[in-house]
Amino acid sequence: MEMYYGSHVEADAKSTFRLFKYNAPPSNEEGAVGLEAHTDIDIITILCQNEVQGLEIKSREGIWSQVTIPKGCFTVIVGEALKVWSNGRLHAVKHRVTLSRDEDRYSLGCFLLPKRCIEVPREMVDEDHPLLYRPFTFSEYIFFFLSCKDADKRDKALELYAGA
Ligand SMILES: O=C(O)CCC(=O)C(=O)O
Ligand SMILES: [Fe+2]
Repeated sequence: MEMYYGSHVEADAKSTFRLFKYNAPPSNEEGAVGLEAHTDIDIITILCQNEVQGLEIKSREGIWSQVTIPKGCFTVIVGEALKVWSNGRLHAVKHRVTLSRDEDRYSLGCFLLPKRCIEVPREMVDEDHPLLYRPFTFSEYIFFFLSCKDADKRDKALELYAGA
């Protein structure tokens, strides 16, 4: 993958930052959902947060577990674009934020997005890993993804849109 870094990331990706503030839930709403379950559609997301935990990830078996992020550490999340580049080897984990402390939660996210076309590199395709995705323009996929109002459809958006 290293040989693609210059052409795919340095020359053809852009990053955006977003600061989130999650208001502390009322005391009778322990476990309130702060951010609905989703997968990130970018290449990679890097998150840092204050000391209020809340990020949860879903296992392939469907079990949610809280991630405890040590103070001063970053969280790195694989997005769907990187899943495509790895031809499905890397998993874009489903995650969400729940709130259970009487303290506001802050997180800062850096999202790395492809600018143009994404295509599985030929080195990622072999007998054991048949091609999973056709080449597609990332901005057009975003439109499709956003048009999926139904949560089930949104979960399968990548496969529906770009599945080979
Ligand atoms: O606030 C967080 O820790 C998670 C944010 C997130 O998952 C996202 O913006 O995609
Ligand atoms: Fe996310």
